[in-house]
Amino acid sequence: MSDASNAALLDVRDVSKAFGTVEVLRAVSLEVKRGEVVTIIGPSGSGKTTLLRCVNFLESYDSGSIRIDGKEVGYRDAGTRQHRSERDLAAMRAETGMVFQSFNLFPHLTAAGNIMLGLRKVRGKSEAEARQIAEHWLGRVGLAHKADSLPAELSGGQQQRVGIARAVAMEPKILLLDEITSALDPELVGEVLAVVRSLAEDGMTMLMVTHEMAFARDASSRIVFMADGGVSAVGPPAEILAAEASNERLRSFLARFRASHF
Ligand SMILES: Nc1ncnc2c1ncn2[C@@H]1O[C@H](COP(=O)(O)OP(=O)(O)OP(=O)(O)O)[C@@H](O)[C@H]1O
Repeated sequence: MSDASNAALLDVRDVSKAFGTVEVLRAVSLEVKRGEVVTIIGPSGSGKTTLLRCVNFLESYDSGSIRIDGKEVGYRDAGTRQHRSERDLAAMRAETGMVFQSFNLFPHLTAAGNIMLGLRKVRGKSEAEARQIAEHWLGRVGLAHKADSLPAELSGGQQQRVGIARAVAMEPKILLLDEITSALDPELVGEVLAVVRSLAEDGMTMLMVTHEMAFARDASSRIVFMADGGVSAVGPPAEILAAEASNERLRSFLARFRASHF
């Protein structure tokens, strides 16, 4: 484990994964350093969501390694090769905060209640402490006045901002964002991206899958282009755009967005 500021916080090495006979990830490698925002783009079915789910260990992977801050993600402890306990798995998952396309808020809990749940159950905070943290993060995403609203009383953009607040309130080492604006009406996308941008400016480390190409270009430290389960190109946004000339798959992928976004 290293605290060096340039060490990779997330280190994905040669990760492969198949569903039955279908190889979905083929020796994928990527790094996210502390404070970096890395964006994954790529055609539908290229394995982007599966990769994020492996990092958060919602999916197991068949081979390769995924390390967060030097610690292997997975069923077995890398040191002892023993299966991890459920408690250990929960603690490991709490290192990553994941926000989903479909919000996934508990409908019977208020905005504050949704945020407090993990703080109470996983982080062991008292009711009062959890409430204070929830209110802090709701304020940070511009929803201080909605703490006691149920998800059904919130717009999609507001629900997603609660989802982000819930994830960051757990103080994850890295935030994983999986197409978090894809289910929103276009007029609500901006408010959610503004929250992501301000977290990035505060130094939050993020790995994000998005189809918002202009946002990827403006907010990312690096872009990873995935195709057919592998990393086809990786680099700063300007380099990725330049790589188009020599990468046919990237060219055809970007061509579909160019008219409306680039
Ligand atoms: N649980 C599963 N069982 C079987 N196949 C799956 C499962 N989850 C994903 N797949 C398959 O894995 C491939 C990659 O899916 P994945 O969702 O990771 O792609 P993606 O790049 O995120 O696509 P999209 O942009 O459409 O969300 C697809 O062919 C998909 O059908």
